Amino acid sequence: MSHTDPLAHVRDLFDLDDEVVYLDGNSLGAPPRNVAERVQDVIANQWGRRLIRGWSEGWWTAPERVGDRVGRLVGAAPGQVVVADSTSVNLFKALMAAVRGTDRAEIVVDAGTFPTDGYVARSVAELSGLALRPVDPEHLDPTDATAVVLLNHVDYRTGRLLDMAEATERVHAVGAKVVWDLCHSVGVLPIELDRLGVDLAVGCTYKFLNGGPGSPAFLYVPKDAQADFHQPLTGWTGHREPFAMSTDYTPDDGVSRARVGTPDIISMLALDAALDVWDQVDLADVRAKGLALTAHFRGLVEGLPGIEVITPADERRGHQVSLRHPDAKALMDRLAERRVIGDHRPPDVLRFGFAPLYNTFEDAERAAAALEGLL
Ligand SMILES: Cc1ncc(COP(=O)(O)O)c(C=O)c1O
Ligand SMILES: Nc1c(O)cccc1C(=O)C[C@H](N)C(=O)O
Repeated sequence: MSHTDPLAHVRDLFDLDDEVVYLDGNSLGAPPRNVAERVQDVIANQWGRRLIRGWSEGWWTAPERVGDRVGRLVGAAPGQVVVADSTSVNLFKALMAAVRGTDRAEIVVDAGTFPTDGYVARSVAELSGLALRPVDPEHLDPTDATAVVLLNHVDYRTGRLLDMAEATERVHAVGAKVVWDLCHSVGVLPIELDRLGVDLAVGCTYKFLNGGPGSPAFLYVPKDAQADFHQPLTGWTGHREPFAMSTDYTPDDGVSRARVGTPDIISMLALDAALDVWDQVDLADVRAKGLALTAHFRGLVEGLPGIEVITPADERRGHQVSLRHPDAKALMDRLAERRVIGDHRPPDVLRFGFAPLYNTFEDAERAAAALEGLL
């Protein structure tokens, strides 16, 4: 079957090895070609020639400026997203801010969440004296004892997509707050944080946004919640007047209060360059191609001996196909020897991530053929 691909030309913007079928862009995205040149410029010219002057020539405000670029991909108007720190650190800030001063008794967390979310939620529960209640996010049951619910938009293991509108409404109906982890959905589908009235959201930029290994994460704090956003890590870069060097901490009025310490400028500007690709594409096309790619791959591997597809078949899914097989680890290792790169997630999941900006229908066919050959 031939597929029309409105994004076919976008693959040329990436530096990829055509010998390799790369299906792990949901762990680490591939590098857009312009990133190497930009990083070289940042090192040689900005740092090399401008030295300390770089801070007043765009570096200091990069977390908010790049944040606005990420904001466009998650339905956030300018001034509400800051790029900083890691997702784990931003989760800590968001959850601590969400429970501050609450008279409610519990934090609800997705029981199968990516481990760091569960670990951080536990620390916040311990620090704040609240209970932690893990739940199946498909059967969300917040109560008037719930202070905050932490949810993953797309599940890292199965690829299941939650209905953000429905879950947000359910949490708000009991007067609780919701924090969304968008790691596996940002750059996958249109997201409408402002329109849905989401309380807080975090996400990473090294997966489908292609920011590079360890590129800084983001944190969304909507305008009307900023005055009440008291984060626990009161570092000087979140101060209203950082260069006044005051001994008292006064948070910035806006989203900058979510900052902590000095931003990693080289990673930040690598991400800034990587985001250029998104100026040329429509998220609706990205979503349509992601669904088509994953449906194509699913059709090719469903029914292979010993394979169970655990990613939902309907549109409640992100851009990965997860397969269960008792020898998942060995199979993934052998696929890698055949230059098909995916991920193994313990104990028995083979995960294939499809990045519509650069993956092709031929990638799906080559990976499925390699897997079939091994089985
Ligand atoms: C859902 C989710 N949250 C958080 C993280 C990671 O957080 P950090 O960037 O802090 O390592 C990942 C992946 O590593 C993830 O899949
Ligand atoms: N963040 C990662 C890392 O530092 C090393 C290896 C993998 C990762 C990942 O992002 C894993 C990813 N969140 C996952 O869903 O499995």
